[in-house]
Parts: sequence; structure tokens; C-alpha cells
Amino acid sequence: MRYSGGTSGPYRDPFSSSSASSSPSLALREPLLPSPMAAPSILCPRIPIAPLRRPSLLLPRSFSAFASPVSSRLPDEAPKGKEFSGSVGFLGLGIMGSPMALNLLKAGCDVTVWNRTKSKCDHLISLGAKFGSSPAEVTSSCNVTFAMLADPGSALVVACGTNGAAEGMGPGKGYVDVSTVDGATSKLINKQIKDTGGSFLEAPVSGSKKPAEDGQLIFLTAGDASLYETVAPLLDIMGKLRFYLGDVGNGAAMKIVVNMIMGSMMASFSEGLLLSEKVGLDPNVLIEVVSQGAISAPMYSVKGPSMVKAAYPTAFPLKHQQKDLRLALGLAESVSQPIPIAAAANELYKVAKSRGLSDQDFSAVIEALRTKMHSSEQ
Ligand SMILES: NC(=O)C1=CN([C@@H]2O[C@H](COP(=O)(O)OP(=O)(O)OC[C@H]3O[C@@H](n4cnc5c(N)ncnc54)[C@H](OP(=O)(O)O)[C@@H]3O)[C@@H](O)[C@H]2O)C=CC1
Ligand SMILES: O=CCCC(=O)O
Repeated sequence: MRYSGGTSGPYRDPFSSSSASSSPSLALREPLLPSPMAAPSILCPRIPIAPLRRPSLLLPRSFSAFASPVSSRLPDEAPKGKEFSGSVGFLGLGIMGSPMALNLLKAGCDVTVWNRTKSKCDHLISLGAKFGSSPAEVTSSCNVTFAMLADPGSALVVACGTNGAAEGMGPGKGYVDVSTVDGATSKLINKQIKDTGGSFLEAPVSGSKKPAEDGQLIFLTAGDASLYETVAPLLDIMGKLRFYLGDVGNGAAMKIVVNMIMGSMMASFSEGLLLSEKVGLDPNVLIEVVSQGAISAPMYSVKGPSMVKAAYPTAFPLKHQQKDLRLALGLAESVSQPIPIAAAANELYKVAKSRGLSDQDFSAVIEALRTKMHSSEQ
């Protein structure tokens, strides 16, 4: 069966009167990955919530941590007018995975989901997703499978453990890990997948809960160039921008560097908010001043007002930000690069974790400083 404009797909959007059938006419594409089974072939339409923008091809000058220059292996953007043909698996339905899988479903894809805690699959199943009882069952029944897991340990066990994704992989299948992990973990998963004859792409994302819901993520991909081209239409459903960075490890490193900067920015912003308050300024005015000047960043105006109220609704869990700083320290160590600011920030996130704030938003790191200030007054 082929997708023919949105009406035959498994998903009917109950929230919107406009359906996929109102999408612009769809160019069809033969599968780049030959289907290893007689699975129905559903074409995902390109939908307007995820406009394709050509990424500026920003490349690192060198990547000595992974010892491979990347500039010679940049594939061009996936050809325009081509669409993904095949079934899509999704492993890991947390804060990020759920909305990402939902967007694939909304776009008309044939989606099969799995999550360690099965109840988190229920919503997607009620909207038309199929259920796989293990990662292996998902990969064996899907052409391409995405994984969005908490950390290196969970990404590894889901990919390579008993009944893990690798067990269902084989020639013609693709595995795309969008979790934030270190390069070494990503390379291990790459090897396990490639040993089965399958293809691997790492594709960690920049952007949080809301961009995931809105299909506005930024993918930092590396690995199999042909798989990158195959899944580009799927990445364009879930995101607004994608980079291809060459060898496996480069996407992971890029993501870690970005989150290292973000973690330090948030720690520094927290200091500023508390200091302004201590000297009698209104921290809300500080947020306004910052947001109008050269150091403006959306993060400050989005998170700042709730931080002033000591409210930390979780978009990016603090434990994951601390994990990313820990990974940054390892990356920096591997190339003898000092990162003292990030190291100091990491200590603050560790304090926040020890105060029971792991599952709060990472902006709750301000509480670690608040405690410090109070105790120094005593
Ligand atoms: N939240 C954000 O803003 C962003 C997060 N990221 C990264 O994306 C990844 C996922 O983040 P997020 O969705 O926020 O995290 P969540 O904590 O919400 O979800 C984590 C997912 O991993 C699963 N998981 C954890 N441990 C295991 C395990 N041992 N075996 C199997 N599954 C496991 C969880 O399953 P279960 O439901 O059973 O616990 C859940 O599906 C992380 O690497 C994070 O750093 C990247 C960009 C933004
Ligand atoms: O890894 C989390 C990133 C959060 C963001 O980019 O806003």
C-alpha cells in the first residue's frame, strides 16, 4: 500500500480540521533501503510544520578527538521532491521521544513504538501507532528505527542488549540514534548495527520539548551518508534544520559542545538573577535588560520569569544537563582542552541533583546557588 495523499494513512488528527490530505501534492520516492520484508510501504508526506531549510555547511576545522576531517564526505541535501517510503520504529517515548513520534504519526507515517514503561506508548497507540514488545521486535518490523533514550547507558542497552535493537537489524535497515551520548558510545552502537549489515546514523538534537512538539528541532547527524539521505524527509518532519557532520562521533561531539555552552550560560544567568536580587534590583528588570542587549538569548527570556518565581516546569531535565556537562568534561579531557567554566558549572548541577532536583528543569540549578548564598550568611 502506498500513501496517496493523507487519507489512507493510519493517523487521523483529531485536533485539527485540516488533515494531511490538504498537504501539497506529494512527490513519491522509491525506497532507498530495500525492504527486507513484505511490509506495507507508506509514504510520509512533507508537511508544512517542518519547512526544509538548507543548512549552512558549518564544519569543524579539525576533529582530533575523532581524528577524521569531515569536509570531504558531506553529502548534499536529500534530493528535493523525494519522500521516505517505509515503516518507522521509535524507541524511547520520554519528553522528547513522544512528541517526535507523534509528529511522524501525524504526517501519515507507519509508526511502531516501544518504551521501557509501556504505559507511555498508550497515547500514540490510541492515535494509530503499532506496538512492538521489544526493541528487537520494532527493528525487525520496521525499515528505519529512531531511538531517543536518556543517556549512554540506556542508549547502549536498548541498542545492543538482550532483545535489543541490533537483534532485529539486518541488511537494508537503518538505525538512527537521536539521544545525547558520547562519541565512544555512539561508535559502539554503530559497530553493533553495522555488524548485522544494517546502517547507522547518530542524530542528536538541539531544541527542547516545545521545538520537539512543533517539529522545529535541529539535527546534528553523522554516520552513514546514504541513511542520512534516506531519512532526511523524516528529519524534516521532526525538525527545521539538519547538519551532516561526517564520521560517527562528530554529531555527538557537536551536541556535547552546544550543551556545555548552554549549561554554563544557565549557571551564569542564575548567578546574575540572584545577585541582582541581593543588591536590591528587580530580577525581572534584569531579564528585560539582558533580553534587549548583545547577550540576549531566547533561553533567558523563556526560563527567566519562572526562575524568579522559583518554578521549574521540566522541559530539559536537570539530570540530563549534568550528564551532558560530564560528557563535555570527558570530551575535553580526551584532547587536553581546559574547560574550567564548564567544570565549575558541572559542580553546581551536581549540588542541585543532590538536593533532589534531578527531574526538575535544568533552570532549577539556581537553587544550588540559593542554598549556597543562604548558608554563607549563617
Ligand atoms: N528534554 C530536552 O529538552 C532534550 C533532551 N535531549 C536528550 O534526549 C534524550 C532524551 O531526553 P528526554 O526525552 O528529555 O528524557 P526523558 O527522561 O523524558 O526520557 C528518557 C527515555 O529513556 C528511557 N530510558 C531511560 N533509561 C532506560 C533504560 N535503562 N532502558 C530503556 N529505556 C530507558 C525512558 O524510559 P521510561 O519511560 O521507561 O523511563 C524514556 O523513554 C537525552 O539523551 C537528553 O539528553 C536532547 C535535546 C533536548
Ligand atoms: O539537550 C537539550 C537541549 C535543550 C535546548 O536546546 O533547548
